[in-house]
Amino acid sequence: MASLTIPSTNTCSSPLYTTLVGKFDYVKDDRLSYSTSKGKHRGLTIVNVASKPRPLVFPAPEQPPTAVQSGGKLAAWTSVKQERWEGELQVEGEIPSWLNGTYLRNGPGLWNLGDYNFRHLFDGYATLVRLYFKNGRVVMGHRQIESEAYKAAKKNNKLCYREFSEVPKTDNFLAYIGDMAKLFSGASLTDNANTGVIKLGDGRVVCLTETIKGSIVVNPDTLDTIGRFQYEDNLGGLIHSAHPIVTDEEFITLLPDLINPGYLVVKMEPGTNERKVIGRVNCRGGPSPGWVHSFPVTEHYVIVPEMPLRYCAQNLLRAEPTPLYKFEWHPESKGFMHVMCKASGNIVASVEVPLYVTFHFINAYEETDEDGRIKAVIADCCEHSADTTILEKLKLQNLRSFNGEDVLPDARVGRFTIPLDGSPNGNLEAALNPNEHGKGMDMCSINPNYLGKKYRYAYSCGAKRPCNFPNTLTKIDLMEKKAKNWHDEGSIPSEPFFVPRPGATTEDDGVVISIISGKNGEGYALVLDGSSFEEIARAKFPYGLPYGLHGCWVPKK
Ligand SMILES: CC(=O)/C=C/C=C(C)/C=C/C1=C(C)CCCC1(C)C
Ligand SMILES: CC(/C=C/C=O)=C\C=C\C=O
Ligand SMILES: [Fe+2]
Repeated sequence: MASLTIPSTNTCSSPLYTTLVGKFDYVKDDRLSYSTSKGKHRGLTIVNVASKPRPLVFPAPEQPPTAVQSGGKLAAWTSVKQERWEGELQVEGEIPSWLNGTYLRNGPGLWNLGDYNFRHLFDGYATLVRLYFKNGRVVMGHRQIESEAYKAAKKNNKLCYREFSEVPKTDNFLAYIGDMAKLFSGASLTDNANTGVIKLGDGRVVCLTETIKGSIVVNPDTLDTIGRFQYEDNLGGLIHSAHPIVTDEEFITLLPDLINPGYLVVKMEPGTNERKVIGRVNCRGGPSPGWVHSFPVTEHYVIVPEMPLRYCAQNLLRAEPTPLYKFEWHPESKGFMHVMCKASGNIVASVEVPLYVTFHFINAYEETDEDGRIKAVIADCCEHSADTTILEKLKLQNLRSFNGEDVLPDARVGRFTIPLDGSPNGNLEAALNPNEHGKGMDMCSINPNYLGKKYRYAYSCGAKRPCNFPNTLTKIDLMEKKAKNWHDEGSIPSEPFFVPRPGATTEDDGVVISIISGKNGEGYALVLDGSSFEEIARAKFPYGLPYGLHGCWVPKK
């Protein structure tokens, strides 16, 4: 058996910088096993193994583009300036000494191939950002994820795989037929893992998107792409929810079934690559399942949303994007919420609910009566007032052309009440007056210790109008029905990510991390106190970074 040690690739002399130096062993069928201090991980396909040490910083760290060189204007919707960078940041304010670990944020940060510009926010090639906190100091790094889609685009200088809205051009009819076959086999789908990043219970860090093949293992210390996460089971399928539920003990996700409309609810034990079926939900309406970008869980149940915005086979086949991309709005098919018991896979409730549109569920919990019997499930989401136009508003052209006009559709914290007494209908209403957060609402986080439990606080992006995109950070108090907002004129903050203080006794004892694109092209990491929601520190980047989507926290080992 040959073996190859990953070189310690950095040339950065930052005292805070650490690398995880792993050892790959070749095994049969081109798979690798990867050993780190955490143990041996199997089932990775080789994507990129450096044969000799490469500089981590490209170009040299002394000359990163400055905010002024970045154009002096908002960097959020512009492609990342270079493939990678790393360096220690100057901190203004004080980062709590307990905040030791790595915040990772993923997102679609590269939206052009030469002169060809992608059209939708979700099309960009994945840019992973790392903020390494240690004893009050911060090292930032960013790097492109080396998916097959990204590498092929770079090599051929053209789009080679189907992205969220972009489809590679075919030269002739024969090629078109070949492309259709590749669509059905999944070969032409992207593996551009540009949506989120998760830390599995066994320590592996995986970047994700909605295609199953776009699950890519990365090294959280070097941001190296380690390889594709291979699910070792026979479940097949091509797509899954972008947001699995991940804790140290569980990984649960939904696999939409486009052939027999429904969803498989599956789980995977830490340390394995095998998903096992918990149960199946059959759709109650429509020709196809509703889009499931995310879903919530409670302590005992998995909640399966069936949104009237449904996957659309015809739109999947189109070369040019439609206003709803690969989806279709089916109000006549109604909206539903299904509740499945985690232990048995039985469906304990399936209710019709008012029409809704959401990307992100916030949390869910069980409501009990005075005898402790569960009478309902409450599920909260960032709800776009059943208005699908939000998808088009996220076109880059719209995001780049803000002229002072208020064009962001209204959104709210949509609270579903799902009775467990056999009633046919569930309820959906705003959990607080949406004016509290400027009627903008998306990109949420909670204290992870309250996942699936009754909770009080959510952190999210809201709106200060006029705007074309959520431009505030908002702390929502679901008990008092109040919000506290952070805003910096002209800047765009990304998902506020809550990190609890170890040993915390209150729900909001911790910090909130967000990456801000400032109006003059600058960028910085912002740390807010979770309780007061006041700024406690910021660390300026050498240049503004593109907008990013979702993050995760990897505590210090
Ligand atoms: C970035 C984000 O939030 C969502 C990304 C979604 C993607 C890349 C979806 C891709 C898809 C295809 C390429 C074909 C099949 C349908 C679908 C899952 C929408
Ligand atoms: C950024 C976003 C919606 C903002 C609208 O208010 C949605 C992102 C979805 C994917 O993660
Ligand atoms: Fe998302």
